[in-house]
Amino acid sequence: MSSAVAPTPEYELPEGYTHIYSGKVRDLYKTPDDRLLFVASDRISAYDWVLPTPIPDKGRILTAMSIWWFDRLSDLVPNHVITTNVPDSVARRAMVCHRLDMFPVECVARGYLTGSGLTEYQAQKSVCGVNLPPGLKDGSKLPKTIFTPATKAELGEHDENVTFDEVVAAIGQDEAQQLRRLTTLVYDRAASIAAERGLILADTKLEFGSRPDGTIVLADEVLTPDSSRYWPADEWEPGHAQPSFDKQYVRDWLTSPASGWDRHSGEAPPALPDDVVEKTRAKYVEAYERLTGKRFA
Ligand SMILES: Nc1ncnc(-c2cnn(Cc3cccc(F)c3)c2)c1Cl
Repeated sequence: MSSAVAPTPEYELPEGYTHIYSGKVRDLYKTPDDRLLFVASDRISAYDWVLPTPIPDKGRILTAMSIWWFDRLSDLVPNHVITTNVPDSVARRAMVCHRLDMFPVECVARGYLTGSGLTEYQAQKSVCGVNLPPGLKDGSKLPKTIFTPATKAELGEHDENVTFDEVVAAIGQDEAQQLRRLTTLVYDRAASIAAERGLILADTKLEFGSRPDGTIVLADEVLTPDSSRYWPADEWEPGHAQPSFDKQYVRDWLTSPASGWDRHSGEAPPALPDDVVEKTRAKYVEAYERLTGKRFA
């Protein structure tokens, strides 16, 4: 059941920018000189719905986070960013990027077991064909980082976990191995940096594309709270769902009597109260400042 409909973007762009695609919280345009404009909106999604209330500065904070991570990873893998010099209407929340030939694979690395990985493990003691030891619980740290690829789902549908062999069948052995190597390399470095800042990076979803000369390039957004699960390390306790670093206030309010909403009803969620919006914005600012050591202006 598709509960998320791509909203119409809340901003104007100059002549020559053509809208290509909108996800729940991101929009993609072709630029006048045939590059891509990757825009991060202030939209927030929860429980597979795009909420009616934006989080001020979310797009700017997550764009700044992606740029910071791209720079910290540039010795491991090149990225698609050309410039952050973008139209005023999307200032600081958009990137001009090289148009790549995207691999049809959601490249997920997991250092901890939760979400769809936990569900699959509970059913078959493996995730994406990777066997795991017995006794793991929600939030358990994995013995080592695992590559758990998925196929890109249509808007509103969930990605489908696939095995490494299915990735090989889709794109060939060499590039499948490259994607697995790069995905786990990026995750391990990021998880180590996050841990130094008191944050657990439980998992992350990366997207790669290739240049005409075959070079594999890290694309999309990278290591943001929208593409990754960040948990506060000092609250980590396997055995139950961990608190989301950025979305817990939203989830708690939406599932509290105060919202008057039943997430299983099929009805759209209500607007968020100002205090939930402000506390959520503060969490995004906190994540950025703790990770980068820089103030968010
Ligand atoms: N550098 C690239 N070259 C070619 N294609 C892409 C590409 C296509 N789709 N996506 C996912 C997405 C990014 C933003 C907004 C959305 F709505 C969807 C990324 C990229 Cl990033």
